[in-house]
Amino acid sequence: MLEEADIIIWDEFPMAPKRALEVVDSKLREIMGKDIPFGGKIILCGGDFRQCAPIIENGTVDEIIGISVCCSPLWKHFQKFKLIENVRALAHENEFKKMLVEIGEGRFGENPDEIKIPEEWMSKGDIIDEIFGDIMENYDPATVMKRAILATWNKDVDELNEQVLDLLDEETEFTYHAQDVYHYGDEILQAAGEIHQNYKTKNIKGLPSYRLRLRKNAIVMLIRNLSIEDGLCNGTRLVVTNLLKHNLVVKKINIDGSLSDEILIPRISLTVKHGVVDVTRHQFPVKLGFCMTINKSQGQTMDKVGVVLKHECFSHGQLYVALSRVRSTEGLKIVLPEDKTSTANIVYKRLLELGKK
Ligand SMILES: Nc1ncnc2c1ncn2[C@@H]1O[C@H](COP(=O)(O)OP(=O)(O)OP(=O)(O)O)[C@@H](O)[C@H]1O
Repeated sequence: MLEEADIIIWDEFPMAPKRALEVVDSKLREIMGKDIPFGGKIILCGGDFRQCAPIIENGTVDEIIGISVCCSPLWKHFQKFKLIENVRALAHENEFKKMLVEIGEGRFGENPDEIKIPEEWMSKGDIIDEIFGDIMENYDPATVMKRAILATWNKDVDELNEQVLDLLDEETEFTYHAQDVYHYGDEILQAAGEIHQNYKTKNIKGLPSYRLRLRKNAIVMLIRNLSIEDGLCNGTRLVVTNLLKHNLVVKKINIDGSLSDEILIPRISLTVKHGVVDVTRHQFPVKLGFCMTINKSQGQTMDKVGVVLKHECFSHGQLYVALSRVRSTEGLKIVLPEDKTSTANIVYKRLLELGKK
């Protein structure tokens, strides 16, 4: 397929580590049998260096900038084109558009590292009601899908998701417990984690919850690619239409807002390293998707967004991404810690400079 392709399109490019770009380069050289950049293929990359950068857990600013695609020796081969107009935000939102660019470039207001949030954007106290409250009576999945609550920490996202789930019909609730197996190398430590009781209650990074509580009409997000051809990819949001013992029945939302045919999601086994052991968990590869991290929301356009900044933005571009998901400031509500009226904005200016070169 790659050999026949005329062009390869890569979106959200600045989020990728340069290693990924270099692997693509060497693979294409090999496939095409030509020792020239990307084996001579055209690579069209899209993205905004003001948005989230690649992630290195506990990485320093230098380390994060160092793994950016713009620090790869391949970067010099790209011709840069600039998109200068924000077409997502509505025409009357000129002030908002200007503010977003200034926040993204770390030059908004007197103190660009600490953004004063306008009074009218602040949540009145119940963010879940403000974002989802009015649509719970006449529940329309397509409308719900165009809304989300964003937060910086996974823990906050999980708690908010559970609270939104509580608004759905309790009668339809079902809790799916995973089956876990713990290995040390090839040796199975024990079945179902009798000793590792604490693993069950904790969320393990990269795995679905041990205890997955769902209700009919819940919005879930896939956490693994299931079928790229069918558009069932990591990050796809789906609505749960039925909860069977061994399968979840879900539907996708089509572009016109209609629902797709029913799709059956099976449990699958996923393995990750957790401390010194490997955990293999058999569970549905989904998590609740009413709320998501800011990083996960990159690329989406929403009608209404709640941004919960009880834990402030801690990485480049997060505030810019969160605020720029909506078309209009009317659809934006922000939660700050009590007594605070401003929030942190982190911008790696050196990354922005390197991205321009
Ligand atoms: N040419 C256009 N005319 C009018 N509206 C457009 C046009 N292009 C995109 N849009 C609208 O803007 C929204 C954002 O588009 P898109 O997701 O392609 O932007 P993006 O540059 O990838 O943004 P981001 O990277 O911030 O997510 C879309 O939902 C679409 O409604």
